Amino acid sequence: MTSEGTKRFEELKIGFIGGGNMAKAIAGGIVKKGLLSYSQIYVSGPRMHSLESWQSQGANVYTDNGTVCEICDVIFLSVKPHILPEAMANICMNSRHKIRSKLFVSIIAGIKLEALENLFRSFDSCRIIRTMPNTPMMVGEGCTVYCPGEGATENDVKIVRTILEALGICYMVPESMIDAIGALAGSGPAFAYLMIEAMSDGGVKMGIPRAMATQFAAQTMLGAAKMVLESGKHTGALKDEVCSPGGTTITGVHALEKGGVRAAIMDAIECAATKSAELGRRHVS
Ligand SMILES: NC(=O)C1=CN([C@@H]2O[C@H](COP(=O)(O)OP(=O)(O)OC[C@H]3O[C@@H](n4cnc5c(N)ncnc54)[C@H](OP(=O)(O)O)[C@@H]3O)[C@@H](O)[C@H]2O)C=CC1
Ligand SMILES: O=C(O)[C@@H]1CCC=N1
Repeated sequence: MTSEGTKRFEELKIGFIGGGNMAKAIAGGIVKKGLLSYSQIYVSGPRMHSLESWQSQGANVYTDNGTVCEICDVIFLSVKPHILPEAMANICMNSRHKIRSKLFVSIIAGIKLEALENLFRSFDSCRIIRTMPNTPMMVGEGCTVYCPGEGATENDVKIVRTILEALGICYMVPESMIDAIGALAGSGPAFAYLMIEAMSDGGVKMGIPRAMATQFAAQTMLGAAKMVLESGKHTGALKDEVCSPGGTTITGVHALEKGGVRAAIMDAIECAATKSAELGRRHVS
């Protein structure tokens, strides 16, 4: 313990209510970076068989959400939005008196801090931080944001930043921006996979073996992303550097523009952000 009576980061027990894809990406990233070991990770879900992959890695698994809340210092809420009320009801009934003053970190799309605080107020625990992570955190290339609730302390923010920053880039943002960031960076990996898959398909169509086509498509995306991040140049200028006059690339760019690729991608982000806000309104408000 520190002089303020708070635990050091390496002593923390981290819980996940819901052990699905995003929880696995965060926990996997934490362990890979050496921040904590699986023995310090506690996961709950309704079906033991879904928790077996966690158990085989050394995490502690439970079918009761309340137990994870009782044991852990920091608890990630990592269920789907429509499941949260049911998952919380289970906690409230079983162990509400034991989980006062725990830090809850929501990764749930759409559900606002105010709604979370209302849910938690019933058992006097209002230390909540809302985050929006993404699955590349698993490989240390996450792109995440967070917004602390009114009851979150400076130390709570420090803990969450320690995790998020270790697994990629991380900014604090006003809550009004979270639905949009969720669409761009939370959902974004799926949009990028679709583009990589389509580039790979194009390569295969033109005779490249599948494995090589996918590797080259992914590496090309990675290389282009690094050029954007490291060169400081505008994306339009970088695109122009690839397009020789009368050449192959501008011919391909023309095909993409005819297919409305920019509008389609903008629409995807607009639709995903709108859906995020709608999920929050529909399930917990
Ligand atoms: N996937 C992503 O890229 C991102 C997801 N998010 C958010 O993360 C959250 C989880 O998403 P994701 O990991 O993809 O979803 P998953 O469906 O992969 O995981 C949800 C988990 O919740 C478990 N679960 C179901 N009911 C309960 C319950 N009553 N109590 C406890 N656990 C329960 C499920 O168990 P079982 O399988 O046994 O039903 C499952 O393991 C969502 O709110 C989403 O908005 C945010 C950013 C990115
Ligand atoms: O598809 C979803 O709802 C979640 C939120 C962001 C990414 N996946």
